[in-house]
This record gives sequence, structure tokens and C-alpha cells, in this order.
Amino acid sequence: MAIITLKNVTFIRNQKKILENINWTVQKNEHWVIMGRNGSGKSNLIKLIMAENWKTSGEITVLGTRFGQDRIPELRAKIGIVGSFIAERFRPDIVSENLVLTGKYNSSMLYKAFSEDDLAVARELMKQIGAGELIGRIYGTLSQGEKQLLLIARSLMIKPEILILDEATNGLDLFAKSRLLTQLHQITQLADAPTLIYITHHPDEITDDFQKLLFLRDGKVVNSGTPAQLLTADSLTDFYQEPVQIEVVDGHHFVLPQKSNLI
Ligand SMILES: Nc1ncnc2c1ncn2[C@@H]1O[C@H](COP(=O)(O)OP(=O)(O)OP(=O)(O)O)[C@@H](O)[C@H]1O
Repeated sequence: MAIITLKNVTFIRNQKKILENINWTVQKNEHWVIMGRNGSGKSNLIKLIMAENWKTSGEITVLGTRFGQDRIPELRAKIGIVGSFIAERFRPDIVSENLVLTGKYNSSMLYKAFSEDDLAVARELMKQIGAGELIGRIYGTLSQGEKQLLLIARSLMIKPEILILDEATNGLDLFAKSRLLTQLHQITQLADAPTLIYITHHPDEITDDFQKLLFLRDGKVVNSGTPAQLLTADSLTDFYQEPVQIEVVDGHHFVLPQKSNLI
């Protein structure tokens, strides 16, 4: 069953073709990684899926909702998002568990009255993902890694069918990054696991949990396939248009510019 389908989708803003003729299908329980250099259109692609951006042409269907024909608010409630453009929307003085609870209402503030039971659910979720010690803390005082953990807990409040992580390991140290990838693995093992869409610049973060990769360049899909097909020196040299070499350590692919290109 297709969870996300884009057919010939183009997105233009201020005369700039930000995405051009995108064809992409995500099947249920197929976890994807999207890679692309800065400005290749990754964030705008996910904003299209979340209906934060509106396509210029083409067809988009997400979780059975055909954009332009069905109601969008219900759809937004089924998509969890972790990323800097969401992180920036919260007031620095919001208490951690209140921030997590906003996930239930798909907002950045708690406009509606909430009960102690609601807060208990948020706190329990924080404990489950290893963020229990952040209960009671003020968002603005948290480290980057702690903020990311809160956003993950927030995104799980709605039991999302799709979970999008946009450069979620930004600013995380080596160990926090490794913990995040382990947490994602645990999420993939849940009975009602969401489909993951994981945006990254770092091929070493592509764990066995991901079955498919999408490579974007200048707003176009340049390749898609399995990690075995695409995580090769040839394919990545073609993608980056610069010669690269790959070191595989413990199953993680580290991609480096070829030695002759290093200063
Ligand atoms: N409203 C706009 N008008 C004109 N150009 C825009 C607009 N919004 C985005 N762009 C451009 O579209 C391109 C794609 O942006 P996007 O943020 O999707 O890239 P990205 O792949 O997520 O980049 P990064 O890895 O740096 O986060 C960039 O060149 C950006 O400057």
C-alpha cells in the first residue's frame, strides 16, 4: 500500500523551480532516507508532503488524502515532524512536558485546556524514550540534544503514521546521535510503527532500518534505490559530482572527498 505518492510534482516560488518533476512512491513500512546537498530542495519536499507548501503542478497523495480534493487538517494530525523549522516555533519558557503535549494538538502552544491525565501521558512518553530526566525543565535551557529528544517525544504523542526527521542529528554529539538512531530503531519495532522519512547529510546514519534512499540535486530526483545499490563510490561520486571514497566501519558508510581533493 502506498503511503506517499508524488506524480510529476513541480514547486515554483518567486520564479525559482525549487522542485521539478518529482516522482516518488513510499510504501507502508518502507523507511526512506533523503539525501541532497544544501539547497537541493529536501526541506521543501517534506513541506509539500505536510501540506505546508502547495505544489505548483502534479499530483500528491499522502495516506490516501489527495491534495486539492480532500481535507488537509486530518492529514496533518497523522504526520509527526522533528526538525529545526519546528524547533524554532516554541517559546523558550515552555515546560518540557507541555511542549510534548502540544504534539496532541499539532500546535506550538497549549491553547486548549488540558488535564493532569494528558500531562501524565506526555511524561510517560518522555520516560519511554529516555527523556524522563527532562520532566519539569524549561525548553530554552535545554541542550540541542535534549531539545531533539523532546521533539521526538512530541511527534509520538499522536501515534503518527509518518514520522519525518529533518536533519534530526544536527548539533548532537557522537553518543547522543548514536542514542537517537537506537531510539529510531526501537520506534521501527513498535506494532504500529510509523513510516520513517529521514533527511540527512551523513550516510553513516543510514542504518539497516532504512530500505530506500532518494537522492535529490537541484530540485530533481537523481537516483533512488536500496542502500546496497546507492551507497557505492561510483553512485555517490555521480550524485555529489565530486569524487568520493567510502570507508565502511561496523556497517556504517563514511563518505569522504577523495584524498586528492582534500586541502
Ligand atoms: N520562497 C522562496 N523563494 C525562492 N527560493 C526559495 C524559496 N524557498 C526556498 N528557496 C530556495 O530553494 C532551494 C531549496 O531549499 P531547501 O530549504 O528545500 O533546501 P534543502 O535541501 O533543505 O537545503 P539544506 O540542506 O541547506 O537545509 C534553496 O536554494 C532555497 O534558497
